[in-house]
Amino acid sequence: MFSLSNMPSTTTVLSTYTTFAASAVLIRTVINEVQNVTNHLIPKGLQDKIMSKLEILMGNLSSTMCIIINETTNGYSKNEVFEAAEAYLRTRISLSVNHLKVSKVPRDKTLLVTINQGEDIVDNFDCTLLKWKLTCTETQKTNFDGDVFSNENVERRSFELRFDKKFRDKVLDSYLPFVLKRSKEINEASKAVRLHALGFYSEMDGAGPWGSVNLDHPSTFDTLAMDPAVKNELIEDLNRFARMRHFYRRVGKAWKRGYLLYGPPGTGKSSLIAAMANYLKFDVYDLELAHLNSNSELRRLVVSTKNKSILVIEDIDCSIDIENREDGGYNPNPQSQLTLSGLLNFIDGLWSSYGDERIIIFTTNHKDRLDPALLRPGRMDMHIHMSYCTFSGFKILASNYLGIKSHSNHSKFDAIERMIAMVEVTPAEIAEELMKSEDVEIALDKVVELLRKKRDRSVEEIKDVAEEKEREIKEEREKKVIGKKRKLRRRRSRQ
Ligand SMILES: Nc1ncnc2c1ncn2[C@@H]1O[C@H](COP(=O)(O)OP(=O)(O)OP(=O)(O)O)[C@@H](O)[C@H]1O
Ligand SMILES: [Mg+2]
Repeated sequence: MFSLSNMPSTTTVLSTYTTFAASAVLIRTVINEVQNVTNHLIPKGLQDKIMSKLEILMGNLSSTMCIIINETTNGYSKNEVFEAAEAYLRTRISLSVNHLKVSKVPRDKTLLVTINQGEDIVDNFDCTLLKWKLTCTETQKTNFDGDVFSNENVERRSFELRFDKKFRDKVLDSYLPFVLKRSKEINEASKAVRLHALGFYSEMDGAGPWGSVNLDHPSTFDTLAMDPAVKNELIEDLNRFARMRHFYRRVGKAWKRGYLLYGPPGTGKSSLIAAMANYLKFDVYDLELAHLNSNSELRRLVVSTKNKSILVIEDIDCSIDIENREDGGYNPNPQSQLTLSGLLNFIDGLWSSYGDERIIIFTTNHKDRLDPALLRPGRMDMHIHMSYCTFSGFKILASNYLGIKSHSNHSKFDAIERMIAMVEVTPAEIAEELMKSEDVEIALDKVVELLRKKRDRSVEEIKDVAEEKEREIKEEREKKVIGKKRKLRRRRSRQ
């Protein structure tokens, strides 16, 4: 039968595998035959009972064991064993596989080759034969959006792993841990940072609400124009975070980090998120709260994100009208609303207990509009101000766009340094001017022109404000003079 001692010859392996496969096929055929006969004679409920008993009996007689590895553990959370098997089996596809699936999404660089449903892959681990099969079933899922129930057809994928029963411990204790380890190595080697969002999907995504593409964003800490002290502090914070797995475990703290990025539009908040993702090689999950209806939907989305990832909620001040939703009159089902307390519970409760190596980032253009509860100490670990462009920020942009080394001193730099300190200009505005020409002189002239316009406008504004003030003082003085004259006239008339 299926006994492999030490190192068998290839013929032994093949014939053993044939016996093993044949016995599995035979059992299945017998069960199908019995099912055909009983179909006409016995009611469905009783039929199912007989079938399940028969399957157990036949299974007990069979020497084959089958492990089912579903794609998700509870319908939402991804099953890491399934994902590991998927990555590992991509490297085990042999010429005997007849149907493959090949795909490529627009921003991906490589083709993704996967096996098709129903295909087998045979693996050999330490002289144990293992047969993998990918199966798909369609089931109906019931959704409740707070008002109505609706049904949706969802595809559930699973791997069936078959092997001789006597190797059960070996498979569970050695083979599957080996598959998990190998898949990690495979993923690390080919790791591209991915951007996950709701609504676009590739073959790599499988089940779950998130779709993804390669992030492919060029932003790095080197190309980012921001206060050098803040930049260094942030890099140090990320390094400490990446180093501290054991520390977090020891002190019983969740291995999480939260950042609030705030500042005017075009100062590099989104670019900073891309730089952090590229630096840590963490995937980014872009969560638009405006698309969510309820706290439970938020929870469902969060549990289906992976470890080593950054969850981003942009424009937190305007993406959700949290206060209005909370106060908003009669609410027949509070669970069906996305509320501030739901969001805070998610940060403090679910978020801090679920998963590992996670970062959450909120961005806003208006920190002053945020609910104080979100800003409370301890909720976000670092508040990072992305401000208007400084001269040192300009030099980084000049180096990025024109290749002017940051230590060199171009003749136009003095004028730029003087004016940039007087105006409010964003790195995005400077970048736009620098992109207008590849010629260094022309591009720098554009920047000077922009800064001059802004400076003149702010001088005009200062002048306007001064004139307004002067007018107010003059009016005040005139009122006082008129008042005094009236008093004088009244006194004279009394005399
Ligand atoms: N600090 C910066 N360093 C380098 N480039 C920057 C910086 N800020 C802005 N840019 C350039 O301007 C573009 C827009 O910036 P970005 O989208 O990062 O700004 P933002 O702060 O996220 O704006 P918003 O508040 O509108 O979302 C970037 O793609 C980049 O080219
Ligand atoms: Mg942005």
